[in-house]
Amino acid sequence: MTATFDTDRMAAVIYGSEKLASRRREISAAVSRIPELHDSRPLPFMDRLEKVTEMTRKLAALNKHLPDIIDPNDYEEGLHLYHEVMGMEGHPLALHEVMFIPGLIGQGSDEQYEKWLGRARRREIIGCYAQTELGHGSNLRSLETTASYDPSTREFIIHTPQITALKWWPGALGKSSNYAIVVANLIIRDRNLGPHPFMVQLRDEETHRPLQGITVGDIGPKMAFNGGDNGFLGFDNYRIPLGNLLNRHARVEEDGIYVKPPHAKVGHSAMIRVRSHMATGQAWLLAHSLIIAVRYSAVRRQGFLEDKTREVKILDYQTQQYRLFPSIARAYAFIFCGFETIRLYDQLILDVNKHGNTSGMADLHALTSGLKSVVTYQTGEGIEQARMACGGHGYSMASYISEIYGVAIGGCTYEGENMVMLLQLARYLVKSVELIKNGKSKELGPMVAYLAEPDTQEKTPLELKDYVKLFQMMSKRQSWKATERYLKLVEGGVSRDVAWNKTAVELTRASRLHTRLYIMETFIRRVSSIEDMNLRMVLRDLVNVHVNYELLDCGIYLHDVSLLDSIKNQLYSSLHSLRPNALSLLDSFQFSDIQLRSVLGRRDGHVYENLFEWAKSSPLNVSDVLPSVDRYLRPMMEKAKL
Ligand SMILES: CCCCCCCCCCCCCCCCCCCCCCCC(=O)SCCNC(=O)CCNC(=O)[C@H](O)C(C)(C)COP(=O)(O)OP(=O)(O)OC[C@H]1O[C@@H](n2cnc3c(N)ncnc32)[C@H](O)[C@@H]1OP(=O)(O)O
Ligand SMILES: Cc1cc2nc3c(=O)[nH]c(=O)nc-3n(C[C@H](O)[C@H](O)[C@H](O)COP(=O)(O)OP(=O)(O)OC[C@H]3O[C@@H](n4cnc5c(N)ncnc54)[C@H](O)[C@@H]3O)c2cc1C
Repeated sequence: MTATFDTDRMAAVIYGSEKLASRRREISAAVSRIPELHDSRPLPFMDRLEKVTEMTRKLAALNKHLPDIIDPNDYEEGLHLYHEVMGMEGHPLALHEVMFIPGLIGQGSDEQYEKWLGRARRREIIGCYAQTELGHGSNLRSLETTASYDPSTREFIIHTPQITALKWWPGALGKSSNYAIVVANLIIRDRNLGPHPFMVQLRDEETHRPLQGITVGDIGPKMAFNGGDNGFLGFDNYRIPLGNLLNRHARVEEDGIYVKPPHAKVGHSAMIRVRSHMATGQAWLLAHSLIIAVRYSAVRRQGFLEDKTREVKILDYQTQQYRLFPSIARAYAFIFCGFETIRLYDQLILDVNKHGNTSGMADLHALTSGLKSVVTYQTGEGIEQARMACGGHGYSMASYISEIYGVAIGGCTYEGENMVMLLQLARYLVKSVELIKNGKSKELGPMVAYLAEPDTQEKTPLELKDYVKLFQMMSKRQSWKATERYLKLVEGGVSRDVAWNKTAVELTRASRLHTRLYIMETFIRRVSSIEDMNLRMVLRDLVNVHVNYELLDCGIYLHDVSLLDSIKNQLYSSLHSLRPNALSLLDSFQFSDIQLRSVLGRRDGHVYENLFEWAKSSPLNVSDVLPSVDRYLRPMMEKAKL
């Protein structure tokens, strides 16, 4: 089946501009011509140490070739180049670029930029972001690492009071980084002023050995990211100069006077940044798994439909389409939301750093908390469906889908455990409902204004705005229901914290609905703004899949469930309409074979030949008889014969 649109043009929509889309193609082509930048053999055949070594080798090679391939100041180009060469299994610079440099930019003063930013950008030093501890990750107020100010030497003493206070999990901490932004409780004259970010040198710049007072190492293998070295870190009364408190927002004077920041949570900017970027990052992972599954489904033939002389492509089964197409729609929807949250973050950081204006923080915190949770969860669901859609071959590492899954679902945990973050958004929703109850609807932000709308009759949706209305109604009802349940408990004398906990499941439901509504609205808005009518029509088909699927999936929140039958029919017909364009919608992401690392999902479609070649290259096939057979299996069989 041929697609009705041009994938290069769609790539420009996905990546935000024709220039970037075409630069991505050029960068992929450049990488394909430099063997030093390719995996030296398939990553699934490597053990952990080989993977870490391979990633480090490629990173050094990349550093060498980078200025010939991209503009070193262009982050988007850099990101693509990294993804192409380094893949997704982790590497020594992963956190350096993602949190260390942005953390320094967000929290450091101009003098601190002078001291460290240039060095970090030139990679004279490598850094990470060390916040989570063995005993606490979610509840930052219970972090135990201390940074006590000693005015006599104008130093902070960083200390790990007990085992639970060891930093645990930071990416690239274990073996690669020689610096870290360490989040520790600032203590001045025995007063705990809460977590603050400090620049800390961990290793000698010449020998790379840990400095005295520092204990650092790797935390061992993980579900994924095994090319990376997530680490542990402890401090034994380790001294750093006063100037190492990142002090753009909060300051300590030499005599120990504390100058507090303009907003208590302004120190969380590195986290907000990653959360703002997660929707696009996860969309990209989802699209990876989907292109593998859809390409394979367009090659694999199994069973018969009308034509009894030739087996059918499995992509023609309605169940296969139902399994895959709603996730294609979500991948696009996440990309478009992601653009919006990145833009909002960039604006916020400008407002905070240039004008000291923190008024946008609460809104962005609520929005990104919900979005990272919903997007990572649905991405995990979508990738797992993609795996199953490939039958047995999906279970093989040759598909690479299990690796993509492991990487993606890390996002359900890092940057705030999903339930915890849904509950952060719920605080915002409850406050909004309380405003309405107190007659202050005018104070509501635009994203929650619908919470004040009156209920109307549920009608079969015909136009997109009808879907949005229905979704708003469901979301509003759930936010009100959860708030009223919570308030009733409080009014009945239950403490606020306990009442909150007794309402928590309902609250997370409200947050999910609110976020799904936001995703739907952003998707519709973006597609409606596309000028190329041809592309807009295709994306309109995708939106149809999305709105019908989302509504059905949330059908339990409707009062009149009889609507669901007509929505089901519209969904089935929209799946059918999407079939001719499904593969090209994914080809439009323009992932190269190098980047995909999937034998099953290669562009050439020679699935069976490629699988056979891959299996033959397994280290187990180097000899016909393994030493373990000689040693254990043959003696066991021989013994049984006696
Ligand atoms: C040369 C060219 C090169 C180009 C570069 C190329 C780039 C190459 C890049 C390479 C790419 C490599 C890709 C690799 C991909 C790897 C990805 C992996 C990344 C993994 C990163 C993971 C890092 C981490 O996980 S870091 C640790 C994260 N930790 C958390 O998220 C902890 C979660 N907990 C919290 O955030 C908080 O504790 C929270 C929010 C739960 C509660 O906060 P807190 O306890 O402080 O607040 P409360 O006192 O409960 O609440 C008071 C009040 O404040 C509100 N609030 C809380 N936080 C915020 C906030 N941030 N902003 C605004 N308001 C906030 C809260 O809601 C309360 O409000 P109320 O009004 O009172 O309700
Ligand atoms: C791949 C990966 C990379 C990471 N990289 C970094 C890094 O670079 N730097 C860094 O500092 N950290 C990093 N982390 C750590 C990560 O940020 C934390 O693991 C994460 O914030 C979750 O915290 P936790 O482990 O304390 O989970 P916990 O909070 O212990 O969660 C366990 C369970 O308790 C529940 N729970 C906890 N609190 C509440 C509550 N208040 N209400 C309801 N339920 C609750 C959670 O929902 C969850 O079900 C990384 C983690 C991973 C997996």
